[in-house]
Amino acid sequence: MFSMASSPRSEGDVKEVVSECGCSSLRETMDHVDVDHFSSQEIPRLSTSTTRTVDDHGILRSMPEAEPYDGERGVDLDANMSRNWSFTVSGSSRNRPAVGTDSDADHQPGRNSNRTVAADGYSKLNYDTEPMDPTDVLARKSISLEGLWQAEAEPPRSFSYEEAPRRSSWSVEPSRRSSERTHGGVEGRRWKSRSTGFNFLSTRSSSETGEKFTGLDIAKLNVMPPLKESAEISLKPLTTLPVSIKFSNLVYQVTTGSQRPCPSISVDVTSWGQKLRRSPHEKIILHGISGAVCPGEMLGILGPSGSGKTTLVQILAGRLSNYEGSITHNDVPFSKSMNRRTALVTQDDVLYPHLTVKETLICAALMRLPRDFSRQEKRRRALDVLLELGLDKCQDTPVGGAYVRGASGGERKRVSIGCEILTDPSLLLLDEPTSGLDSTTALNIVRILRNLSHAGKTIISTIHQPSSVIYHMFEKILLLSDGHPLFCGRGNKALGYFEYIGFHPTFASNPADFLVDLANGVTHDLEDLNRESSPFVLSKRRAEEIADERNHIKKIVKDAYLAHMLQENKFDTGDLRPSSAERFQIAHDTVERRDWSTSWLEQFIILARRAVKERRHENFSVPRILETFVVAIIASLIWWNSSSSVEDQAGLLFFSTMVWGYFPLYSAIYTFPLEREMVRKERASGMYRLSAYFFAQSIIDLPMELVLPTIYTILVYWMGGLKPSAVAFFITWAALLFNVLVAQGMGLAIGAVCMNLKKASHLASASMLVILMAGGFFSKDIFPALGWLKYISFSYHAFKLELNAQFSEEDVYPCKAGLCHVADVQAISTVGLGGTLSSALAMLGFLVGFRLVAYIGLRRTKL
Ligand SMILES: Nc1ncnc2c1ncn2[C@@H]1O[C@H](COP(=O)(O)OP(=O)(O)OP(=O)(O)O)[C@@H](O)[C@H]1O
Repeated sequence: MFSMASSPRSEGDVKEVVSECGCSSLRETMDHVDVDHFSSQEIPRLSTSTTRTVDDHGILRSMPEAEPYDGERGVDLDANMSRNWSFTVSGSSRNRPAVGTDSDADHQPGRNSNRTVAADGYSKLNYDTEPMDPTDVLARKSISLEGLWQAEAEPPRSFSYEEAPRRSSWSVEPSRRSSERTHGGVEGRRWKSRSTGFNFLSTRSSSETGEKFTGLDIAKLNVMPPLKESAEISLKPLTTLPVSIKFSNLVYQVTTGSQRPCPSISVDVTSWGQKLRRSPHEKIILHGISGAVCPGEMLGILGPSGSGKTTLVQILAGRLSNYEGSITHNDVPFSKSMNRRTALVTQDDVLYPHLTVKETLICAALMRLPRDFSRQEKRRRALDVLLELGLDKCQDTPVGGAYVRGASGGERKRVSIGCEILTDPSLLLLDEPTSGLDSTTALNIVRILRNLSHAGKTIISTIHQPSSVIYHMFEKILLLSDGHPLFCGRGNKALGYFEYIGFHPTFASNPADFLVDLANGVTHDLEDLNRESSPFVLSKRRAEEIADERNHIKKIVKDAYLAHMLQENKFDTGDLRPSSAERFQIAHDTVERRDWSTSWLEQFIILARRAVKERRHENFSVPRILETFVVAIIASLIWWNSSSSVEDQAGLLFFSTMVWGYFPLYSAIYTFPLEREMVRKERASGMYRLSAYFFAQSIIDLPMELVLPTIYTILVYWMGGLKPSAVAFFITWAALLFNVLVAQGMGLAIGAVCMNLKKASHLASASMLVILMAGGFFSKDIFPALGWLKYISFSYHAFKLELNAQFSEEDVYPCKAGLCHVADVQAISTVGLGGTLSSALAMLGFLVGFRLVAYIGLRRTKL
């Protein structure tokens, strides 16, 4: 049935796996500045001439690594030093760089110093760090350090380090003139690449040749042009607050509604020490999920379809609230203020399809970056992220979507990630970021995520069918099956754990495939697989047997996890030890940070501009303009020179009211339902106020909505032979525009209340028919009980305003009886002449009322 491991691992190994699901090394991570961790991701690039390279490990570098000095390409650093270069250093305000030298000889584990070896074989030196007093950092909001900086065989240089809330800078005093040195027979020389960074030809030790030279690798410094000569604006770097997330015993249940509640039947479900009383109409989706992720780590959530991955991510992102269990960030209970530091990339790319990649990122940057960033700095940050994600080649391509051709799936996914990382969130959650992508594109996306995690972010991602390469890029894996956890720990120890509890693949296979199959109750046992892949149709009995076997396997794995993991109670007593600064900062956020990144007016302007860009194709589309011209010309020909017939003139006026009721109504009902998901996502991340969005949406369509009826009026009025008077023309035109605005308001209201296109269009058709029937043109004797209907028909009031512009109560026209009063014509008598002011006021009431309903409808919708 399933294979039992021949040599089970020791229990000690399993406990080790358990503890690794916590963050035992968090303290170390936080106090220890690793040069690699502060790679290009953490700080915006400072120059447009930024060069990006990807190393053999797929790590994005801001500059070529340890490239030898080349007289033609490089710039002599010493010569430039004297010109007062200024540097921006990536790093956390909590740390300060070491003073002194570091070398192979100096490197001792006890010195709180690390050494990593880069792909090119050069050593990277990680400086010792000493944590600053956290409360001091937060209280003063700036740090200034001074000290000496010395490389081997170099004279000491004085340095000063300043940390403003959003800006870090180093300045290094000019050193001695010599820029070359010989050490161990090999020349080392400081150099600056043509890209933004500069590097120091660094240490290489060779036991064969006895060569050894050491130096400082300061690749993490990004060089700005000399300030006086630079016309460029420096970006304010954002700093990531390291956030460790810990969740324990998360239980989530929904009421399906398919079955009626039946209080007499109840099932006791004991899960993870919690007793839940469940009636049949309730469905438990997550059964006590626990885990922890530290800054700099990536947790991959694996599991079959329907195992609860999306639900878990939504809960961790704060999008679902009615769960049981606890979630803490840096040991501080989950609070809404963490939203500011949390970003969620949803499975579907919720983006505006007609905006280009660049426009999308710039709009997001303008609205999401803090107030102390200037507009230009925000744009630069967007462009920087664009470069960072390798989107520069498609920056002018429309994002695209289901019905609009545009960027590829991988590019679109990177745009979604870009919109979220603009603000440098501490916690980034992604729901299946690689689904539907080819393996290379998927790998690139995960590489980007890994770079982000190396920059200090905490990353949690559900992942569907990862390749083995992708699987190994995740530090931690959480395996789910039917909402139950089956494993949580280091990815490279998962197979060992399952071997320990009796399951191991009998042939070489992708560990992710093995885990997901196991979560489905399928073992990678060749004998079992061959038996199940019989070409014959399985009998019902055999199918039931197989289902039972699978459930049995799932139960064994579930119980094993429960026994081995939770009995240790590691999640509650895990070694999460965030510094007091991080705890303080999160707690501090909860009381103070509820403001918006931009003012209401800025939000309105940005949203209006974005809406104009998004709808430019639609609003200025040829069919729409053609439609207006065709209707106007046909109406003009049908009512050609209708001045001889009062009935015809009234007919033309009512027809115009009808046409310019339908057109704006139907174009407005789409406005809110079509953007619902975008708005929901953007509002969830606190981008803007709903009122700013509402006003922007209501107003941007106006120019086109008003231009087209104006063209129509000009054509029809004169060709149709209406009253040849400028005053009458302008009043008729104004009444028609009034009618358009009211109809548009009604469309917005219907769309906002229904938030469903089908329902909205049915409601709009029915309402418009009633409004037209009550408009007074078609029937003289309305059923008395329905007489009031005309007063709530905006067509009635608009028609009345137009009639009053054309005729007065004294007007007569030639008829069989000689001269007849215009007011007695049937089409006019129903509505009547006079009462202009009351109709104008009624229209004003409709104008405001419908928009108010639309706004309330929008507010009531869960956006
Ligand atoms: N509101 C709901 N009402 C009823 N069932 C729900 C609800 N939300 C989720 N579910 C069920 O919960 C289970 C988990 O759903 P979830 O979307 O989290 O799974 P998933 O692992 O992300 O699946 P996939 O990989 O296919 O996206 C599914 O069986 C789903 O049908």
